[in-house]
Amino acid sequence: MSKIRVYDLAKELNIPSKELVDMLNALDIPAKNHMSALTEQQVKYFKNHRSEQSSIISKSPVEAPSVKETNNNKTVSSQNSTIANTSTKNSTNIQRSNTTATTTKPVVGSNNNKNINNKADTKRPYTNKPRVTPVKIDNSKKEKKSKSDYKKRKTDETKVEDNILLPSQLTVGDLASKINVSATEIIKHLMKLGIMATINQDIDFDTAEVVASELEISVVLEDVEEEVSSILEQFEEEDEKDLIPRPPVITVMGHVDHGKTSLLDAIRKTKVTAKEAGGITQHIGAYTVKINNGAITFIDTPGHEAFTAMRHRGASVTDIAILVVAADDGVMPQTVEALNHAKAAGVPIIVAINKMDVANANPDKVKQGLTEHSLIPEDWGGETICVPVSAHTGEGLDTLLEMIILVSEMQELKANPNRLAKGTVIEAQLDKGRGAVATLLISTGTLKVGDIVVSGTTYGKVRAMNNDKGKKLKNAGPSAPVEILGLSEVPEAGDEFYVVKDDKTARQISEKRKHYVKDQQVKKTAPLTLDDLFNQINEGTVKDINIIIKADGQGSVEALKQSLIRLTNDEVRVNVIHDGVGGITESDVMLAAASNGLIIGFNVRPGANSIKTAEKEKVDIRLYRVIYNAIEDVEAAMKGMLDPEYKEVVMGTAEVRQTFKVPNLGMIAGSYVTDGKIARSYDVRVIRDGIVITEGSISSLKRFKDDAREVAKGYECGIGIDKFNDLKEGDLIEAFTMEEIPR
Ligand SMILES: Nc1nc2c(ncn2[C@@H]2O[C@H](COP(=O)(O)OP(=O)(O)OP(=O)(O)O)[C@@H](O)[C@H]2O)c(=O)[nH]1
Repeated sequence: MSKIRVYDLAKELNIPSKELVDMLNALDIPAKNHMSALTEQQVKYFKNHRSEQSSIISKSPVEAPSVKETNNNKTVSSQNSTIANTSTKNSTNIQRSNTTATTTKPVVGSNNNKNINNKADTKRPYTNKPRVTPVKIDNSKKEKKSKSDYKKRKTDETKVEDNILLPSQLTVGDLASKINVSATEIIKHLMKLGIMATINQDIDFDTAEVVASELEISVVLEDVEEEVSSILEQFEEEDEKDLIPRPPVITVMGHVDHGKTSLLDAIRKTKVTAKEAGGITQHIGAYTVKINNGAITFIDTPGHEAFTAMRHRGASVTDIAILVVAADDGVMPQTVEALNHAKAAGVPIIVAINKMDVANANPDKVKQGLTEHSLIPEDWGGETICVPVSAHTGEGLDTLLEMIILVSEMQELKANPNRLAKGTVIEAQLDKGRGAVATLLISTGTLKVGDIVVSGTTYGKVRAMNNDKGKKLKNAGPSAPVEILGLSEVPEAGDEFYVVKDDKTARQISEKRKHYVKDQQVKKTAPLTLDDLFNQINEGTVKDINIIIKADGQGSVEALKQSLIRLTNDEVRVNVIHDGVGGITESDVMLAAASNGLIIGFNVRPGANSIKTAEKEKVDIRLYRVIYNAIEDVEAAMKGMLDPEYKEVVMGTAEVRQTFKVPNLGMIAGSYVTDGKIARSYDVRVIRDGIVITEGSISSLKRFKDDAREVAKGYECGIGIDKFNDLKEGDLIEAFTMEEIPR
């Protein structure tokens, strides 16, 4: 995990380092001076704390709302998943959503009902309940406060049977059934509080608590994550003197066929199999290579997709990314994609210029390409280490490994081996004979056979442990990849794992988590959407707008990029974290999801899989045909002026299988409807390789020789497009209508 220096953070936050050191210490985050290194968790904790404080101060200087309110607000914003389109827009904003309505359901009791919470704060007799932790402006007390609060909660845990557990958000109907009171009764009480709610409306825990207390029913917020984080908090409290250097964890990325797998294999072969006597190399998802002055752990799944998927799950296991670029091919689209994924994660990059053995190897061309993407090679006066290598001849591999060690030393990667282990699940599967088999990467502590491990909803005692060479181990320290047996179920790759003191604790955490999984899934993401941008900026939850631009040509990419970056103002910075020519890919969507970003497409379309992933991950994809409209929308969204009036609904897609010219009708596409239906009245667009070729109306729709009003999925038809005769086999015809969004 990379460290962040105090002075870097201070620069980012525009405050003096000295002041930052004081603020960190007040939060019990150890920092001596501007050179002190902070972990990502510490920075995240500090930033969260700071944004909580600023939102509290901006909301009300007198009454501080509870921490949960902020979370609830996040939940509200996460409900908005849209794919918007302004392709045919003139002066109005047009929004497209495949099937889902784009309206946001208000959550009663969150910040738009502040008076209710205030009321609650002043008159309720239950303010000593463990959950309600008012945030004090006094930073120095916050940490202690939350810990003692946790202890209090622990004692209350024993009395949980007396209290009814409620999630952070639930419908009026659910509350009624949980506390065994009629919904009408609850609605009446809500009305007394000034809240007009229906039975299906969501209310937050604070509101539910007020209602319950009026009914003299005691409720407690079920929040296992808080308890889990307090267990994990102990991992953050590391004393510098206990830390020793740990091996770096490396991910290999790069363009297809540039030699990622070959390079990993070459390193493994020369450094592992040859030297480990009788070592049978196992594929366990990661392996460690020993070299003279240290060791290096490689993640064995090449490619940025795996890297970003892990990051999206909150796992940042990679310390350094190796960007493989073939010396004969140079920087290619996926090279750029990979380097942007690494940059977005803040991971240092070392470039391996591979295939140096081929006759037309041209490392300078690679360096030129890198420079164009702001990676300036060291020998060209920049900071990017470039190592010429050949996975085939082994040339340069030792230098590459040395450079990895060098960069990792600069990162001061350290961990405490003398504690219970914590880390990340790299991969896991069910083995018929052995049960759940998981590959874990230990980030800190030492994992021992017999330890009780928890990961997500899974737990178990480590029955056996192997290293990547299949050797049985009794214990394994920081950065070691190990395969373990003994978990009750298969954990999820990317999930955190940690060792707890006993089986009972593990079982409790697992059971609670299982209970809350549904709730957690709802709460999981709060991605950036243009519709909600203004609120998020105001809440202080968004300081950076991360945008991915995909367009039909490099000129448009550049024009959009420059104009969007220029929108940066005092409050928010617009970052283009990735751009490229071509359709919107799943990888783009995953990068947006992992970076809390949104995607702007100009004259391009997302493929079917990208749309599905975007819907699942709630990534906002905005599609435009006029550059100005894209800029105008982002600008309007930043000011809270974005007000979509129409949404586009895709009705169906047909694939062009054959084309023929028909006298008087022009070009007709013999097509097959693959999705939805195509109706004569719909508008259509033609998509070729993810790029929109044209948009227009249907001039003729026929089933065999007869005119058809509409043609459903699974049928063939002939489609003619008004004033367009350039249809080609393989084109997609997407039919859509515009629907007005009721205000
Ligand atoms: N001459 C030469 N060929 C290489 C070298 N490294 C890889 N290759 C060849 O390049 C091709 C692609 O190598 P891979 O290792 O599969 O590339 P990759 O980047 O992992 O490819 P994907 O997994 O498809 O993304 C193979 O035919 C390799 O044999 C090298 O150093 N020199």
